[in-house]
Amino acid sequence: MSALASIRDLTLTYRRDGTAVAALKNINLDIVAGERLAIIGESGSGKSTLALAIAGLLPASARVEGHVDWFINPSSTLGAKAPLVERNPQKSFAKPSRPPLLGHDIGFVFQDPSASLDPVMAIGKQIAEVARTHLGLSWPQAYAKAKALLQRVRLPDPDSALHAFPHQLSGGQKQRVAIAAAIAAGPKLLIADEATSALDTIVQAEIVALIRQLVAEDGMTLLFISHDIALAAELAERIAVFRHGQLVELGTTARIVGAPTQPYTRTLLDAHIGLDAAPLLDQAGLPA
Ligand SMILES: Nc1ncnc2c1ncn2[C@@H]1O[C@H](COP(=O)(O)OP(=O)(O)OP(=O)(O)O)[C@@H](O)[C@H]1O
Ligand code: NI
Repeated sequence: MSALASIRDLTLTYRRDGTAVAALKNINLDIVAGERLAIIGESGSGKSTLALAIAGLLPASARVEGHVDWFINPSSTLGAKAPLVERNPQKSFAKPSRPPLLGHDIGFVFQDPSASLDPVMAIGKQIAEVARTHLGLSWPQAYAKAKALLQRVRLPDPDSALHAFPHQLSGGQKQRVAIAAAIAAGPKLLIADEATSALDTIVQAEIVALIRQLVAEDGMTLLFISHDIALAAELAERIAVFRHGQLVELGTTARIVGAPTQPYTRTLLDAHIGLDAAPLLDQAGLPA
């Protein structure tokens, strides 16, 4: 197995009104190339902070200790299936590479698609611009790419959708466009931070299926952030449980769902089972 990124001793504190908020405490976590990894935990547990730290999007008020090492050499294991182990490897054998470029190496999808879409620019141009900037395409090539991406995210009538503005689309359609823009440059890592949380359950399931398909087709690594353990179990091969800025438990989805070692993980599972009796393991995305 090879790591795409190794997070080492990451501690992060926000300064706000003269007080310090500890958002992440001594996090050690490897993101395995090609895996689907979910980060779960309740509100305020530090999930988004971790995502922003990985993507290099932290606000200036954040004080960071520790580091993230990247292994994004061109010959890396894109598309290869790495075996998953329970333990976090503390040794990396490869030399760290250059830091990643947002948009180029990392695609980021936010909960609110309006956060990444420009309200006064046609969506085709927004997607084409990503392809132009990062892939060096001409405008006609970039528009052709944008149209193909709108087809891939299954937006109806991609030809006219190219000229649509975000306000003309439903929430689910906007999120499809945001995903198209996020993957336009062929990033190795796709980060989805509560990307389906604002959508109703049917649309949510459709977007989860879409993310799963795109990640498989492009051989991307997925970091799926959610407060919903059932949704995470549906999509992810491994789950990392966060609480109060700490990584409390990490393992394969089957192990986390079937035999959690931490009482907090048990609580999250019980809370879900209380709402929906369907056994989580059947949804764990594992071969039957
Ligand atoms: N820009 C910021 N300035 C100050 N404190 C912040 C900032 N962003 C987050 N925090 C604080 O850091 C902690 C972790 O927040 P974070 O947003 O990472 O949690 P989360 O798990 O993503 O929560 P949610 O599920 O609500 O999105 C919280 O206590 C939060 O209030
Ligand atoms: Ni968050």
